[in-house]
Amino acid sequence: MIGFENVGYSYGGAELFSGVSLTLAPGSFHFLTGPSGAGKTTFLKLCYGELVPTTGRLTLFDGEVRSMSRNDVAMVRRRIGVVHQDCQFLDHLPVAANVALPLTVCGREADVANLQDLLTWVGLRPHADALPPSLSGGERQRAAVARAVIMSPEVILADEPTGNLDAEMSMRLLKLFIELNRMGKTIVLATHDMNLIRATKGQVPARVLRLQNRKLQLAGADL
Ligand SMILES: Nc1ncnc2c1ncn2[C@@H]1O[C@H](COP(=O)(O)OP(=O)(O)OP(=O)(O)O)[C@@H](O)[C@H]1O
Repeated sequence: MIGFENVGYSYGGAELFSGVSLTLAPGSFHFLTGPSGAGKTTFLKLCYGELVPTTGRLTLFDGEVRSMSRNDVAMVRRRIGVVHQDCQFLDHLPVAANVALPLTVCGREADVANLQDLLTWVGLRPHADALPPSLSGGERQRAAVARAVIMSPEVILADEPTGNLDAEMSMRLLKLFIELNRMGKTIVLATHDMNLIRATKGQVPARVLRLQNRKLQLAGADL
């Protein structure tokens, strides 16, 4: 599904990481950990075609990114939902319209019942008509998850989705990712939060990737 073969990345100076070889299989769940600045966000950007490797081969859904046209990359991105670290919204549009935005920009209309189900699933149905600035941190993150999954992507990438949340809200958010994985979605979740990783134990067969000292390693056994 997503394949790294000896991949390295540099923003122009020294390589941030190199020699990364890894396959993200369909339906797998990976946590991505590592110190601040190790390159977790950069790794995720490679996974959704925002960046192209400096060295090595990166395959997204059987296409090698370096040989993809802009249109190919755009098509691949429709199959990948991203929950960004800072989850930005259009503040003048209600929550429901923000969640439906990925469909709207493709010229499609959200099915009202589906949208309502999705908002109920993330616990935001009562906030459907609210404007994003009125949401709490946890509500914003859940809206970002809903927006990331509205196109039914096969892969969901999340960058520190629980970064500013308390323990209870973090667990609530984790539950959403576990449910998505049980539905067959491939998940990569970047986090510093070891409690989150421990809480997954026994629920889904997740693995932990650690980015450190310019290398990506599979840490420990399966959870
Ligand atoms: N566009 C860019 N141009 C140059 N350097 C960059 C760029 N984006 C990130 N970097 C640098 O690359 C390094 C890795 O950044 P990245 O955001 O991938 O790390 P991270 O592991 O996600 O960090 P954090 O845990 O703090 O979010 C950092 O030193 C950062 O300053």
